[in-house]
Parts: sequence; structure tokens; C-alpha cells
Amino acid sequence: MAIILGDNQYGKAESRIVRIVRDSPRHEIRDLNVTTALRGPFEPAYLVGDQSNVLPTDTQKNTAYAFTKSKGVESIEQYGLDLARHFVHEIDPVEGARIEIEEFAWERAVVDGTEHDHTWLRKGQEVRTAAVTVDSSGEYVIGGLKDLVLLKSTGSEFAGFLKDEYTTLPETHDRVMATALDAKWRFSSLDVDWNAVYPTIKALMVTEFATLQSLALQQTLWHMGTAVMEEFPFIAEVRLKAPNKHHFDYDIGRFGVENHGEVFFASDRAYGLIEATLIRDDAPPAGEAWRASAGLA
Ligand SMILES: O=c1[nH]c(=O)c2[nH]c(=O)[nH]c2[nH]1
Repeated sequence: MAIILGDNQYGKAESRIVRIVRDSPRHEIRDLNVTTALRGPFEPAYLVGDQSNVLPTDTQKNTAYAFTKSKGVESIEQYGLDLARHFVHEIDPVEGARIEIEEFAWERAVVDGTEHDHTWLRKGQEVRTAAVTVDSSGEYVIGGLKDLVLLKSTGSEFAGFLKDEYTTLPETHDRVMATALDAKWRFSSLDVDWNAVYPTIKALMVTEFATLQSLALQQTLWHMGTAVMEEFPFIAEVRLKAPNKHHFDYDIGRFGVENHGEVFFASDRAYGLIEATLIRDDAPPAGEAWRASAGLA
């Protein structure tokens, strides 16, 4: 019997990088959480402690910081491509690079009715994500968002489900539906206006969530994903993950107060977890696109 070293990669996880563009009195801010992971002939580091091919994770972190100035952060997708290409093409032993990025959004403070030049409020909304892989098989970009918290107070049903001796859930044709959406989309082209596509995808998914008379969260996810893929032919695949944040009618009848879908217990666990992958039947191979590192994006 021999033990062999299987899949491996190494890098610096979660470098928190804040880049301020201050070339004019009106500053800009980009607030990132960046993970790098390198793949290549790194077995000797694991097997015999030979670091000769190992670009330190500290160096990877430094490069991630430096590139926010030297290359800029036009979009997190482009920044990820710049960084991944650098590691693969400039650092000899590196054969593949995986860059995962989260971006935290800020909105300008409004002072005396005017947007302020250098003060922002952290947006409590979703986190934009990107995951870029570059290796000898190609270049892959996955865009995404996570923690997009959505709630609708009607327009959601759940009935007609399978029942057995353990089923107690009442059927409903009017319930609260809420989730914290995690969505990822794989691009089949790199010739994309990354910053233009993102808000459109978000808006399409929000619109489907709002307007579909939902028979289940599963159906809502299908409609969200298809809306995005019908709009953008260069999106080959969409992966969705949605916790069903249950809102249970609270029994205030005990106190002589009627509750017609007005007062709820917002349960944080256990939650249903509904997941779906939508893919075109002619999608190009995903290659290493989904092989995660820190799993940030
Ligand atoms: O939208 C839903 N899908 C389910 O699969 C499910 N199961 C459940 O108990 N409630 C719900 N709601």
C-alpha cells in the first residue's frame, strides 16, 4: 500500500483590501476580500519540505494589494483575471490560479442633500462575488452574489405535496416567502461588460421573485435562473442556493387577537435549503471553473 498526494493547492485566503481612488476631490472606494490559490508542481513542499517552487502566500497577498493600484479594479471579474494571468504567465512553476473575490458595496453619504465626496455608508445589501480560474485548459469566470435577502408577504403557495405519517405541515395558498439568495453564473465568454451585466442579473432575479405567483421556492429558483439565461446568451450555467427562511403564523388567538397572516415567528433554523443548477445543453465544458478554494465565491 502506498499513500499518494492527491489534489492540492495553496494560497492566501481572505486578504481584506480597501482601494481608494483619490485622483480628484471626489474619491471612489472598492472594498474587497480576495483569496488566491495556486496549482502546479508543489508536491515536494508537501512530501519533503522543499520550498523551491513555492511562491509564498505572503507574496500572493502582496501582489493582490499591489494590483489594485497598478492594474486597478474596474470590475472584480477583470481584476481576478489580471491577477490569475499574472500568476500563471509570470511565475514559472505555477500552472493554474484560482482567484475568489467578494466585494462589499458602499453608498455615498448624503449631506445637506448632496452626495459627499469622501464619506460612505456600508450598503447592507448583497455581496457581489467573482471566481476566476486560469490554467492550461483555459480561462473561466464565474460571477455571483450572495446574501441577497428577499421577502414577499404574499404571492407564495405551498400545497399538493407528498404526505406520509410524519407530515404535519398545513397546505397554504398564501404565505410569506423569504430567502438569502446565493447565486453564481458561469460566463462562456470573456468579452463581457462585467459591471453592466451584474445589476441587470440582480434586477431580473428580484423581478422574478416578486412577480411569480410561486408554488414553491423550487419553482421561483427555476424562473430566476431562466430569466437570466434568456437575457444573456453568454451565461452558460446558473447555480442557485436559497434557504427557505420560514415565517410561521404566531398563535395570538390564545390572547383573543385574530391573526390573518399578519404576525409571524421568523425562524432562523431549521430551514429548507433549495438548490438548483441550470445549464444550457450546449454549454462549453466547465473545466476547473467550479473548483473552489476558500469557497468565498
Ligand atoms: O417552497 C417550499 N419548498 C419545499 O420543498 C418545502 N418544504 C416545506 O416544508 N416547505 C417548503 N416550501
